[in-house]
Parts: sequence; structure tokens; C-alpha cells
Amino acid sequence: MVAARIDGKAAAASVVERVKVEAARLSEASGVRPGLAVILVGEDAASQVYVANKGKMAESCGFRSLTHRLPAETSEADLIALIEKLNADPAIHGILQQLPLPGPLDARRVIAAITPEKDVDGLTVINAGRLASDVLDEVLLPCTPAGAMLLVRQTLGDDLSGKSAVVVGRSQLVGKPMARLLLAANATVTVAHSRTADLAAVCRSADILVAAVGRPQMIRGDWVKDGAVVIDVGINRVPAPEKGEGKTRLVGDVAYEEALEHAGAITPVPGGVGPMTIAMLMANTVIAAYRAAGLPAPTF
Ligand SMILES: Nc1nc(=O)c2c([nH]1)NC[C@@H]1CN(c3ccc(C(=O)N[C@@H](CCC(=O)O)C(=O)O)cc3)C=[N+]21
Repeated sequence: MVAARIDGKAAAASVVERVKVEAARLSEASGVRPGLAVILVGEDAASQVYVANKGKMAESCGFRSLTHRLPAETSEADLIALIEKLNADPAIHGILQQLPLPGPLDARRVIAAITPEKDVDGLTVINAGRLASDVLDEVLLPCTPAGAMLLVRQTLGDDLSGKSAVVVGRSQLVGKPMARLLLAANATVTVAHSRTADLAAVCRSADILVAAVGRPQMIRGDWVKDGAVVIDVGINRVPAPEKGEGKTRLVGDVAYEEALEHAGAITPVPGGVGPMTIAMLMANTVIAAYRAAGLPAPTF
């Protein structure tokens, strides 16, 4: 079998088109223009690129977009004071604190300062708790698992009854919320991780295999059940000596070429889950703006 390629770029573009329509509808109904504030502390090169992309995407959706660039030496008190100012600003509906934070800043305390209704990254304890407690009408979901789930639903439909799903990785950011979303869609879910015995055999039991470990090409082709849907969340930059694509290239957590021969459908890296992450940030921002206006929010 040769797997179908799940086109995350195309799926992300159609989410963004929906976001534009919903933003325009909100603006007509209530005069509210969604506002997204992105905070970047320090000079991390990769983060600079992501933040610039998010700003451009927000503007293309018709949002008000503000990027706050703070020096690496910023104190935690000053950063939290900025977040509190944005919490209180009625023109801002989403606050994204770009991670990782420089050394002495405590990400947990900083994220906790974001009001849950503006937490468009879905990282606060309140939003994690809403997902865990099935309070789905109030939750803002973490963007990467929400985007990955949309690709699963696009491939297999909304009801995963009778399907087994294996999530490799148990992070707060991806693994745990992904498992909860799959469970909410009626899949039978296993969360595997670095201490799982015979990980290959566990993976082979999966109709839906989600790789979120952050180790380049760790999941081999013969770990993939024939016909499985494989969602590769990993984005790893590795040296590319052999191909002449420059010094480095991006690979996922799955050995893509090998997995192609087993999977029924698979997300590539790049062009898979990555673009969906940014699209879902836009979706969360428009959702937060609808809720702030007291109107029923669109679902994605
Ligand atoms: N608070 C916070 N929220 C985040 O969501 C967050 C963050 N901090 N810090 C950094 C990571 C990284 N991240 C990516 C999003 C999209 C792509 C993406 O679209 N990647 C392209 C490839 C881009 C390239 O070529 O370099 C793709 O997979 O096709 C990658 C990485 C969000 N992050």
C-alpha cells in the first residue's frame, strides 16, 4: 500500500478562509474586530520567524494584530504587568506568549497570568481542566492538537468509534490534550511514551498513530499497521548532508519514506501539522472574540 498524503497546508488554508468569513460576520453583527497580541521575549531566531508569520496571518484574517517584542532581560514582574494590561484591554481577544522564555522567567507563572478567555494557545490550567472535564463550549484548545485532530476528522470522519488510537508522547502541550480529543471522538486511546514496553508493538496496534515525541524519525515504517492514519506532530531540524537542500532539513518523528509503504494516510513534515497550528491560533482568536461579544462562537 502507498499512503495518501494528508495536505496540512491545504487544510490550514481552508480553516483560514473560514476564519476570515467568521471575522467579517462578527464585525457586521457587532462591530467587533478580533484582536491578537503576541508577546516575544528575547531574540530566539526561530521564534522571531514564527511570531512574524503569526502576525502576517492575523492581518490577513482581518484581525487587529500587535506584537510586543521585549528584551531578554525583561523581569517577570514587567512581563506579567504587560499581560495584565492586555487582559484588561477590550480590543484584545487573544494573548499568545511565545515559548520558550529566556532563562530566569518562569513559564508556568507567566502563562498563569493570562486570562483563560484570552488564552488562545490553550495552555492555562483552566483550559486544560475544561478539556479534561468536557467543558467544551467554554474551552480554548491547544492549537497543535486541535489542528492534528482536524486532520484526523478530515480523513476518518467525526466519529472514531471502534478505532484504536495510539499517541506517542505525553506532553501537556500535545500528547495529553490529543489523547483527550481522540477519546471525546470515541476512539479507544492508548498514551505511550519513552518508558512504554515494546513501543513498536503498541504502535502496530494503532488505527490512528499520533507521533509527538520530538525525536527525529524515531517511529519506523514497520511500526505502522497497514492502512493506519499517521499524524506526525514532530518538527525536527536535522543536518542534510546528502541531498543538496542546504545545510539542514525538517523531518518529523516518523520515518516518512518507510511509513508511506504501510500507512493508509500520513501527514508530511513540513506541510502537515505545522501549518494547522497557526491556522488554529486564528480560529481560537475568532472564537474568543465571538464569546467576548456574547455571541455563539463558530466551531472548527
Ligand atoms: N506559545 C507558543 N505557541 C506555539 O504554538 C509555539 C510556540 N510558543 N513556540 C514555538 C512553537 C513552534 N511552532 C510552530 C508552528 C508552526 C510551524 C510550521 O508551520 N512549520 C512548517 C515549516 C516551517 C519551516 O519551514 O521552518 C511546516 O511544518 O510545514 C512550526 C512550528 C509553534 N510554537
